[in-house]
Amino acid sequence: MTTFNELNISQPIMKALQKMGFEEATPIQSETIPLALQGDDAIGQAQTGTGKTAAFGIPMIEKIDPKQRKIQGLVVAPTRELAIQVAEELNRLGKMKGVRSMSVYGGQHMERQIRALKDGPHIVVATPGRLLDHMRRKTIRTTDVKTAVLDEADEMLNMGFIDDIRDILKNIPEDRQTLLFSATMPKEIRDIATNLMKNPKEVKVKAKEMTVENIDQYFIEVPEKQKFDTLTNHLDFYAPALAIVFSRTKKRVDEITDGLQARGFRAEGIHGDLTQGKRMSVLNKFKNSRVDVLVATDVAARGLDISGVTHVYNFDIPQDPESYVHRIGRTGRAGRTGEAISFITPREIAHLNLIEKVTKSKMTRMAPPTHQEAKRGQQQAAADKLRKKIDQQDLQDYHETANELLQDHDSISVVAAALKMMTKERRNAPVNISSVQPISVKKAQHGKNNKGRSHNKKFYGKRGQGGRKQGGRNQGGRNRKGNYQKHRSRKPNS
Ligand SMILES: Nc1ncnc2c1ncn2[C@@H]1O[C@H](COP(=O)(O)OP(=O)(O)OP(=O)(O)O)[C@@H](O)[C@H]1O
Ligand SMILES: [Mg+2]
Repeated sequence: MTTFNELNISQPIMKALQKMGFEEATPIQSETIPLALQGDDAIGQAQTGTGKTAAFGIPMIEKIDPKQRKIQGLVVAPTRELAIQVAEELNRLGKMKGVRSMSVYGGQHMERQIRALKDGPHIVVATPGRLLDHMRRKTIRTTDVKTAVLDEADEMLNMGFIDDIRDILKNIPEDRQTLLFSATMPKEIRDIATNLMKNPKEVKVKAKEMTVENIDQYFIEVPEKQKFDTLTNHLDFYAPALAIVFSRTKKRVDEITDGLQARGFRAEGIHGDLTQGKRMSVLNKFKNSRVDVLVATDVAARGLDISGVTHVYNFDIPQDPESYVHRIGRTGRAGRTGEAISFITPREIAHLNLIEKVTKSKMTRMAPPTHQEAKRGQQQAAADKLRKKIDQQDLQDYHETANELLQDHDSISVVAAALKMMTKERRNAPVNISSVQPISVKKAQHGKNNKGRSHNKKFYGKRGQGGRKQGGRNQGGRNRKGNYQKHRSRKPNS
């Protein structure tokens, strides 16, 4: 482990790091910071949640002259929420040096943004479309930009964004430094990236797997029609403190959210069709634990750093192995542990094999929790509440009545009745989720949603290999791992 001191970081940033509680540099930080401080272009690849933001943020801030009220650093990020989050982290890092960062993204009032830009931020963190808009209006000037960063670089350079990114980089002085970061970097995309940079140095934190080791990965084989019941049984049995459920389409996100609410879960959905205000409020509720389950499209898959996410569910398995890596990377961040559970329909087993192969990781087969287990999970939650109450030792006033009850009834009946009254028995509202086609390896290769993702072709070509035998794996994960305790202690009022 490297200390930040050894990386020749200036005092104001050292102070900020101390305030943020960063004691040692993560591997990507200790490898990239010296390189970036020398002025080299770099492609940084390291697993999710390992501090890539500070890896580019620290050298970027080091190079900024706070007295010059001009944009000297530019970060481009694929989603609005990520732009906001990165700007926040850069503001924390730059605070003691007086370096200010601002996020700029679509769905926000243009005029208000223009007014804020007139205040002279040193760093702008933006989504591509809105950034280009400002560049054309000349409300963002890039002539003084010394460092340009593409966060989630492979996503930014896929077909959807590449032209925008080219246009943006064309307008930044040639002598800039360009830094690219992501947890994934398929070769084809890396080749495109290299063309946009000057002799980039590659910094790849060596890891056995593309995914983070401290995320336990499971899959449940389940027919499409049973996915929703499986999800609610799982949520009841394991009682995750904070869970994200990823689904493939906006419509399904809405349906799953409505279904979960109908069954009594505190769930909210997030996807690209919601207004920016709604997206922000949903995310904030989730961050403040006023919502336990966030149902999302891939809009929430990349970069978002929400502390305390214990479980990630792939209600629908993603098409790209890279998406899988980013989705599950919403848990197990900064050295914490997490669990990822992917629902696989029987016809998607080959696709599961492909994901495992590309990410070099293994998912353990898990049996779907039964209705019985779900019920037991609900009772356990009530029992945890009782235990907590007992621990508080303020029950003196109840002793007399309790004694009377125990004279008339045996203790098991009394406790069972109390538990029954406290148990949140699920309202088993029927829920219908409109179905989607399973992802087959063939479909992923030729399907229209695969636009610009041809970098996976070589893997799709190996169809039919490594087919999994049913039941050929350990039955993993049947262990509640004390999650209830965490669950309850996070929400004293629930
Ligand atoms: N040196 C450090 N010590 C302690 N915590 C750190 C350190 N560096 C970063 N963190 C924290 O770790 C968390 C993850 O960091 P960050 O979001 O930058 O990860 P990332 O590598 O960009 O992940 P992703 O691939 O998902 O975007 C953040 O909460 C961040 O504040
Ligand atoms: Mg990141």
